[in-house]
Amino acid sequence: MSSSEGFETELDAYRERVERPLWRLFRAYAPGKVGWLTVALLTSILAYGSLLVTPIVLGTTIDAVFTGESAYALPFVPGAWLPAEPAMQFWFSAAVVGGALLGGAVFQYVRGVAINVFAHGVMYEVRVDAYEKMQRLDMTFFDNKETGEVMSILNNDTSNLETFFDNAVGDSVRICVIVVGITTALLYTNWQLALVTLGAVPLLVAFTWWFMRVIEPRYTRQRETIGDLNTRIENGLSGIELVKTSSTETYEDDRVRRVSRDVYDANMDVLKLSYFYRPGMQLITGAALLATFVLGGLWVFSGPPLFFTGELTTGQFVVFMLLTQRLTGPMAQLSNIVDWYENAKASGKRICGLIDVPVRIGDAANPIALDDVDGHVEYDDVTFAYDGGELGSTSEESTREHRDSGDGTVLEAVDIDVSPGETVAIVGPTGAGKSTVAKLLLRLYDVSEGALSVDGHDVRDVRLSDLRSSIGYVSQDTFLFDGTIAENIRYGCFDADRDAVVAAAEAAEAHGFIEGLSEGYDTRVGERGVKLSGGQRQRIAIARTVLQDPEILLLDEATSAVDTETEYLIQRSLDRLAADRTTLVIAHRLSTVKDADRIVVLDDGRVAERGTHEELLAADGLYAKLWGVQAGEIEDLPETFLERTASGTVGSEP
Ligand SMILES: Nc1ncnc2c1ncn2[C@@H]1O[C@H](COP(=O)(O)OP(=O)(O)OP(=O)(O)O)[C@@H](O)[C@H]1O
Repeated sequence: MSSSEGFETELDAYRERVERPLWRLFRAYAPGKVGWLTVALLTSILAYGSLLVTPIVLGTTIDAVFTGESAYALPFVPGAWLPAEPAMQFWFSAAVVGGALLGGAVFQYVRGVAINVFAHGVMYEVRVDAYEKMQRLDMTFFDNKETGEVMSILNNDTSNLETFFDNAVGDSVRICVIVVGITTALLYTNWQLALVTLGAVPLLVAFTWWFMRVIEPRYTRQRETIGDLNTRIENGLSGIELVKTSSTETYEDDRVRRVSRDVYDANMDVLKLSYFYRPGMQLITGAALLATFVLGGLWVFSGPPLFFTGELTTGQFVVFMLLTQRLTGPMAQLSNIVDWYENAKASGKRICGLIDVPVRIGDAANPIALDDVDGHVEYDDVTFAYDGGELGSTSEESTREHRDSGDGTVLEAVDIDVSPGETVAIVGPTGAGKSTVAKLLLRLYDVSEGALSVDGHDVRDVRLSDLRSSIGYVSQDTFLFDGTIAENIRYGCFDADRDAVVAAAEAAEAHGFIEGLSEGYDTRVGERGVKLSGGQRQRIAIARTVLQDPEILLLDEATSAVDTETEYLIQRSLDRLAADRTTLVIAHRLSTVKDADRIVVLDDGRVAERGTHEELLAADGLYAKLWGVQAGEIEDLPETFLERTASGTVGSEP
């Protein structure tokens, strides 16, 4: 999909629709871990509450023990428990402070464990779910090359979420406890001076609110540029061979430099504002501290200043200064919380956006199980366009539009009926739609119009896993995972034992070369199987299919990557494999399919001819011409035909 409703990709479109992402993720993933969160919150309250004990006890002790300005009294401690002797009062205070410090440390430890179990647990589930979701998205999503973007969501964005739940939740509790505790203590100690100190709080909140509003779009942009960078790097790595053979390193350097520059600019945009915010917060809190110091100092020194009334003792003044300092530190950290929050919100949007992309190809409500497959495959008047599932329009609507405009339709009214056990070849010029025919049978895409059935069941009604496991697919692009040869043959049939793997390799004419490798079946094939030749990879893929033992065989240019001798070997193994199964063979080289039961010739998305090799030669149509060119009997195809192939779309009549 090139564009949908003005958004660059489908992922962008769904991301923009996400509302309150963090709340949504919290509701989806936190309930199972609410116990840990509760422990974390309670121990946070206790841990940070214990920090207030020292200044309050210190102020009381100064007034009662050192200056004698007031009686010895501690909040929440019954008077009967308190000693009467100043020396004992001093030691009692020391014990309370020591107990508070020790208790604080224990609560901090429990808090750390609980909040981390919660945050990492949420991150783990979000990541796994997002990955599971991503795997089930249909091929249209991946055709748009969103891999780097998805990588960035699964790695960076889930980490941001973890940081938020870990640090921000803990720090928010700390700030709440400290602000509420200190506010109460200050108002209790001297409400008039408390109003001066606390005057900073609404200013800090207002400043922070403004900051949140202006920084949010910058964070979104920052995350987007990181996704773009990942995509670019991922593309460069996958295409490294092409880059080297085309000597385009400098060109690729420039492309990465450009997106890196975007990341740099987006980071700077965020940082410039953050750097402005932090000193701003410190200035406001500093002003409150200074005002408290000047007014409180004057008050102790020469009685109540300005319109203040009453008494302020030295101990109370010390309590004020200590508490005000403890208030200003955490308040200045509101910025971190805002940072984490904004970051997590942008990441949450991206995660939810991925989760919201609809899985268009999946099981119907009550899917039909394919237990005993006969292998009757029927394409009934099948029409297909790749962008038939555009966002915001039903596939039927958009296909009709495409058909009307003659634009994008790759197959039109294709009828192919393959009886159980029959081998049908699909041939035709490049871009005619042969591979598309194969992909529709596997339901990598759904037909736009018409129907495709296996054993009389529409493939859309059949359980997807049953459908796909009944089809053995060997494609022109053989993919191997980084692992051993045995693991790659066993992929999908994980319970197969070594004998079965060897038997499959023998049937695929691969055993000989595997035995010749240094570690035989335990040889690692490298990423994507780069350590093997094209023909070897192809034979591993065939061995995998032999092991799968499917009822239907789908061979898409299975011998494309090999020389004549290997082709002969592969052909021999494929013939054995195809002998008693329904087989659809897609081939360029007509010599490989001339013995097929029937040959269907596709031209420009339509069935041009069908019949046996001999019948088609006798008809002297497109097949006969293609055969003539490949057999070296005629020089070239007719010009009209070449023009049509070059245009690559249905609808341009010859
Ligand atoms: N994922 C895709 N998204 C959009 N268009 C596609 C996609 N894959 C193929 N097409 C288009 O569909 C048409 C048919 O492609 P297809 O691969 O089925 O042809 P083919 O006959 O198998 O060609 P070849 O013999 O070259 O492999 C082409 O015009 C191609 O550009």
